[in-house]
Amino acid sequence: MTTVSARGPGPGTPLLALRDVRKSFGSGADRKVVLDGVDLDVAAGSCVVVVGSSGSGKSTLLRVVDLLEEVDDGQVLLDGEDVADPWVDADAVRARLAMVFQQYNLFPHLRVLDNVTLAPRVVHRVPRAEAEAAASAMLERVGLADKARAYPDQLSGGQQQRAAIARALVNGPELLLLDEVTSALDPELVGEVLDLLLSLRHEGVAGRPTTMLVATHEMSFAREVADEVVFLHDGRVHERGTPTQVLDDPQQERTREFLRRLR
Ligand SMILES: Nc1ncnc2c1ncn2[C@@H]1O[C@H](COP(=O)(O)OP(=O)(O)OP(=O)(O)O)[C@@H](O)[C@H]1O
Repeated sequence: MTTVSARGPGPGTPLLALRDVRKSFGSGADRKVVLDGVDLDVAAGSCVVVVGSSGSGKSTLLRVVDLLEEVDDGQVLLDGEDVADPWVDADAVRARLAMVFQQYNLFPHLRVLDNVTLAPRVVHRVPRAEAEAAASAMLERVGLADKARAYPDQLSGGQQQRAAIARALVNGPELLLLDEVTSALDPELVGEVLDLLLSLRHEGVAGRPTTMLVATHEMSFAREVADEVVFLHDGRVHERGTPTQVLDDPQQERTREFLRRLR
């Protein structure tokens, strides 16, 4: 089994790099190519936002990074080491990443604090008192200190998603993967989650900037949060650049079409 070291990236090495990543689903006439040679870099401390129309492969791309989907071909390099290698220790890789989904996926029978301490205690064998101290600090960070003893169904959707973000961050991941985390929320609850993500991006956690790879349909959020926007189309990176270059360039016809559809 290949082990993946937890050292920081070497100078000039992106924390995450995708190289010619290919992924399709189905076979024969039903085969659907979803990622058709995707290249992408995420530098440590930066935020890359992936946009694209529904079905363009944004979730698949994030799931490939989190090793929830196997690639057909190409490399997923974490600190320069290929974690798409089938022999890699997937748990060691996932310990360095955290993913937040559209659905919050909190355990309904566990209090919020216990949802946040579950992975540290069960997977990482952190003693209960230590795990609870870390979870309490993270709940404070996401503005849910007063909900630690509540059950998920006693929280609004926005609060549940903030609890899911606390759970994702409690182990101090090097890279946070965010997959359409506001899509399931009522419109009036979207703002509180995006505000939290902006604050995590700009202020970090415990003084450390949060490196993020984000899939979203929220264009104003993408403008504010992203160092780089990547526009996925037909399984390929169609455009990449600063938010202004990609989202506001009137010459980019396909981006304009896409933005029109979102409005
Ligand atoms: N496990 C799977 N089996 C078969 N097809 C799949 C699977 N996962 C995704 N797909 C297909 O791959 C394509 C890309 O899906 P994906 O969820 O990555 O797109 P997306 O850009 O995230 O879409 P959305 O914005 O609607 O969430 C879609 O056509 C989808 O139906």
